[in-house]
Amino acid sequence: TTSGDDDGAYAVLSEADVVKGFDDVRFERLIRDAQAMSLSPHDRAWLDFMRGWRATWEGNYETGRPLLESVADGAADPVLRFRATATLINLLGVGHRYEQAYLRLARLQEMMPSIRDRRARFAGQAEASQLLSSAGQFDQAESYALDMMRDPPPGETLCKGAQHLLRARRENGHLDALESLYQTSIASCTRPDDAVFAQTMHADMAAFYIARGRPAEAVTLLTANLQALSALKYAILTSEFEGLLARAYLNLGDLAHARRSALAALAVGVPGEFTDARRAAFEVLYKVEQRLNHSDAALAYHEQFMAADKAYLDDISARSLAFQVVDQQLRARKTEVEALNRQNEILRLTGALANKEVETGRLYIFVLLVCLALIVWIVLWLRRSQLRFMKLARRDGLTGICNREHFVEQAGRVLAYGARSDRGACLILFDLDHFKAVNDTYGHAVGDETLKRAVDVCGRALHACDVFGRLGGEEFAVLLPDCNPAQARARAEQLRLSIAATAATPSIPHLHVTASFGVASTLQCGFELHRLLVVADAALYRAKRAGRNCVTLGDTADIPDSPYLMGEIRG
Ligand SMILES: Nc1nc2c(ncn2[C@@H]2O[C@H](COP(=O)(O)OP(=O)(O)OP(=O)(O)O)[C@@H](O)[C@H]2O)c(=O)[nH]1
Repeated sequence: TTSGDDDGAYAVLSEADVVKGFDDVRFERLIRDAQAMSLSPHDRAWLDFMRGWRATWEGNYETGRPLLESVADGAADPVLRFRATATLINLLGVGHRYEQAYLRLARLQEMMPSIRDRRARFAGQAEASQLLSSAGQFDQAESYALDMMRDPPPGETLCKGAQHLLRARRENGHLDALESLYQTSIASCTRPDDAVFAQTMHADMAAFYIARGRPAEAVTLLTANLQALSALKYAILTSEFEGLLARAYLNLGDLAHARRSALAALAVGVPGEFTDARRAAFEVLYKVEQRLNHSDAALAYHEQFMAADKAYLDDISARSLAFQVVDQQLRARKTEVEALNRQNEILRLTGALANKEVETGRLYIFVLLVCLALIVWIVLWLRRSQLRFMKLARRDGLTGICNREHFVEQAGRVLAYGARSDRGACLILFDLDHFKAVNDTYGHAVGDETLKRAVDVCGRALHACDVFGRLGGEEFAVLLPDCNPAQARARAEQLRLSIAATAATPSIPHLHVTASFGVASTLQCGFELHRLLVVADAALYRAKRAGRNCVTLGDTADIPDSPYLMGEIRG
């Protein structure tokens, strides 16, 4: 399809849409032209809608229905779907398919608020009003008619809305007076396709006159318009006119005209249609024959009147019943949908709740893990602190070597091992010489430096397995495992020389301190630390006495005489 074809098809279809309803010949030709063109899906639906509309106008139910249904249910354009639905409602009403008509009406009402095309909405309101009138739903029918009158699209007048309003009011028995509104409205029916609406209003006005005992006015109105109506070739309305004329003439006592109009009503009416006109025609005919005393003919028409009357009334109750049925169905469906929605909402909430629970569960686990991690961290921190304190508790604060208690513990362990493995050990005890003089001469800080430096120097000369401790003040002890007295003496000599050779503190290079040493061996004293200390202490005492800065070996005979450390060790 070229765009030229598209433009051509659009022009043809638009024109057909405009002339439909008043220029039959042109409409037919345009439709034929369009059918010969290759059309886009939208234009194909548009053409089908107009063919369906044409079939509806002709009362051709079988042709119109599939065309309109395919557009109403399948067209992509919502306005076309809406227009096809409106026309389909009309056609279903013509075909007495009331239930389906009301189902379509419900769809139409759903679509109505979203339809912006004012012409389409106007046509939809008209169909809704008409169908609701036929179902006995006069209030709703009136309300749609008033909508049409309130907001007619450009080019439209009060004409069509007023016609629907008038019909709803007449059928509802609410027509108390012929307001000037209707005259104004009929006068406004100037569009080519308005003629049929003006004529319908004439029929309603005539019916009003007859009901009010003013048959002459009815005859005048109807006869004045009958010719114009016949030109419209609208069979149902022509039949209605003739039926009303027949009634009016009968009421006027003009039996000949009454009969002629009644027969005309039957002749133009659609055979088999359950119209009021048909019923009126048979009624008039039997009454005319009755008045003329043609009892056989009267009886025959009476029977036909009864049948037509029953068919007409049955049709009215069928319409009303169908409306109730559909109304109930729609209510039930709505309730069902609401129930499903509620169920879905419950499911959604249940799901959301489950998710929340999972989230809460995860949060609990997270919090527990954090608590666990915190506990582990606290335990480790406590353990490390404990170890640090234990270490501090074992060390001498100034020099960093074993304090007295730890030395006693460590030395005791080494001696116990030596006793088990029968390996001798020795204990060296030493004490800085004239240390008080250092303190007194250079101050306590230099004294401390001197102590640290002496420990440092000794530490470098000791082995990893030796136990080195500060027993207090300026007194130190070294336990040498796996060692005999000669070796111990040599090691003590080494320590003594190292201390004497090193400056006490870098800040006073000429200050040298010496130390005196006492040595005890397990060979003399056994493996008891207490005895070793006493013997080494006595030897140290002798070293001091011997002039200091020397090493003296211990002797068990020394034990009672030693004043050093005795009290403390015993204690
Ligand atoms: N700076 C310092 N001095 C200390 C420390 N512990 C003990 N002293 C001092 O060490 C001195 C020990 O003096 P004394 O016991 O009289 O013996 P000495 O002067 O070394 O003389 P002899 O041992 O006989 O050679 C005292 O003046 C104590 O105050 C310490 O940690 N730092």
